Formats: sequence, structure tokens, C-alpha cells
Amino acid sequence: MKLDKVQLHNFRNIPRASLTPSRALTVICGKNGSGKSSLIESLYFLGFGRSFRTKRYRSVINHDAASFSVFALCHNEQGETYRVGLERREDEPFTCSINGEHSNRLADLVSLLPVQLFTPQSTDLILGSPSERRRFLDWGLFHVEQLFHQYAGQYRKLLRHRNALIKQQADLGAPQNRYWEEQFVECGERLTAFRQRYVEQLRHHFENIASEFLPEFAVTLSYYKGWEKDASLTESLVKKREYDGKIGHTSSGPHKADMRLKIDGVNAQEILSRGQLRMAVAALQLAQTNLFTQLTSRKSIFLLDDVGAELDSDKRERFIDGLLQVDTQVFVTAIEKSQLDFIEKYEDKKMFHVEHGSVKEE
Ligand SMILES: Nc1ncnc2c1ncn2[C@@H]1O[C@H](COP(=O)(O)OP(=O)(O)OP(=O)(O)O)[C@@H](O)[C@H]1O
Repeated sequence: MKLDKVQLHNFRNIPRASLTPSRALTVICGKNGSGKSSLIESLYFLGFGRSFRTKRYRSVINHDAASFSVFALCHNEQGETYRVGLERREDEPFTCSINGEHSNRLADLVSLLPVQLFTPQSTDLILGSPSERRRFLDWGLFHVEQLFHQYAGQYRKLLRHRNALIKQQADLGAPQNRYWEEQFVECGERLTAFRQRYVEQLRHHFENIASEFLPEFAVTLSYYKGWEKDASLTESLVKKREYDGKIGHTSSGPHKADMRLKIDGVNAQEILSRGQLRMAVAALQLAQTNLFTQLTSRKSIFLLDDVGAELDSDKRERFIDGLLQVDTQVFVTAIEKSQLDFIEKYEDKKMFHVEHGSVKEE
């Protein structure tokens, strides 16, 4: 999917903006506090239905308004056009629309627009908790594996149910509870199989890119499924029954899974510098973009916020080169154009300048 036109209303300090981005590279420049990240945040909303900066919708609505909206005109790989939009009013659930049809099902909108983001906080993907890495993997699976969303939702329900039984100190081995245990195992094993296959595919892309981005290290990627390596989920659940009863929740299953990055057997975060960690994240995201394109023949949208603060010049160039090579629609923000002097070589690009919330094409 590519965005042909984007319109914002009352989004943070941007009262109104309309822009026609490039199909390839769109550069957004402006001073600190001008509204660059807000513009990127509005595009993120189309791909995730939420902000990457806050959980409070009120913070996103312009201080002088009661709602914000983001609309986009886009086209898919078959040339079909879509009009998508979302609106959020104070104290009301969000509404989204696709070709004029209103819906409260965010998944409809999100599945249309595969958006990824790289920001100064992106090192959390490696430094943060396993849930960050599961979210990363599940973004990919959501877009490439039709059944994944359904199984992930079912698993969440079954996990809640199992945890409720544990809290009630119910006997999980009793015949009346065995049905739920079997459902939990079946669904958990399916999710695990999806994720293991996905990481295996991602690993090939990642290790190739990492050998170029971090040539001094041999970084490897592996998947920890969330329970002991050589046991089935059933075996682990039975073995941990007493322990789970003590801690009050389920300690084995794909909700405890992780993706691990290692260098000579040691966790990458213990060895890599901050700049190298950013490169490892860039390599992971580029690998995910390549895999997405390979598996779906679709194009994704990539947002790079404050790229100057993140990577040095030749790394910035390599990252953007890699994204454009697979025909990703890239949006980049920078304080100064000079942070992106290499972009002269790209023919298909557009430049925008943001000042006090006003967005103008250069
Ligand atoms: N709900 C809101 N209504 C109006 N203005 C807001 C709102 N939320 C934030 N702002 C202001 O919008 C401005 C733009 O913020 P934004 O983060 O987009 O800037 P930026 O150009 O990315 O800056 P930097 O380069 O410093 O990251 C800031 O001055 C901020 O205080």
C-alpha cells in the first residue's frame, strides 16, 4: 500500500495539513518543536490505531479542539484505491472508515496499512522486555499469516481463563478442567509453530543484513518458545502446576516467548554500543520489511523519526537505501536537510518543511 494523499485535522500542534507524499522518499524538516514527530505520529495512527508516544488520546487532540482526524487516500499493489480515515473525539471510542464505511474494528484498518517505525526509542526492541520483541514478531505475523490474529486472540482468552482457575486454586488436572487445558495447549503450540517458522525465515534476512550493518560481529537470532526447550507444552504445564499455583499465574507458554540476539553466545545488549544497538534494530526492521515484501508481494510504509539523532551518516544512507530497494514508502524527519545530504542521489523524493504546525512542500 502507498499513501497518495494525507490530511490531518487538529492533530497536536497541526490544526490542518494536507500533503501529497512521494511514492518513495518523503523528507520532513523543521526546527525542534515544529511538528515533525506529530506528522509521523499521525501516519503511525493509520497503521496502529494508536500513538507511539502516549496512551492518552487527549494529548494528541489539539489543545483548542475536541477531536482529531487523519485521512489518507492510498492505492494497493493492484492499483485499487482506498480512502481510509480515523477520528478520535474526547471521551468517545475511536471510529475508522474504509471507503466510506464506518467501523470500530481497528484490525480492518491496521491490516490494510503495514506501517513500521524507527525512533530514538527503538533500542527498546533489544534493551526492553520480551514483550517488545513479541510485539515486533507479531506485527510481522499479523500481516503475513491470516490465521495468526485469530489464534492470538483465542490464546489470550484461554490464558485469562487458565489464570482465573489458578487464582481460584482449582485442580487443573481435574476432568472438568482438562478440556480447557487441552485447548490452551493446542492453541499455544499453534502460535509457537507460527512464530518459530517466522523467526527462522527472518533469521536468514537478518543475519545477511547484520553482517553488513555490523561487520565486526556475528550476530545470531533465535527464538525461545516460552518453556523448556525439549519439553512439550503439556509436559511443562504439568511440571509447573504447583509452581504456577504458588505464583498465581501460568509461567509456561508463548506469552513468555522471546527472540534472542546473541554474539558468540552472549546477549547482544551486553556487548553492543548504543550506536551498534541502533544498527542491530535497523537490521531487524529491514529484515522484517524484506520478509514482509517477499511473503506477501505487498509494500510497506516506514517512518524514521529524528534519523540524525540515531545513526551516523553512512548508516542512515544504508538503511534508507535498503528500504527503498524493496519499494517501501519511506518518511524521514530531520532538523536540518544537511543531515541527509546523500538523498540528492534519489530521484523519486519530496521535501516538506514544518514550522509552528504548518506543513509546506518545498
Ligand atoms: N495536543 C497538542 N496541541 C497543541 N500542541 C501540542 C499538543 N501536543 C504537543 N504539542 C506541541 O506541538 C509541538 C510539536 O511537537 P513535535 O514533537 O511534533 O515536534 P518536533 O518537530 O518533532 O520536535 P523535535 O525536533 O524537538 O522532536 C510542540 O511544541 C509540542 O509542545
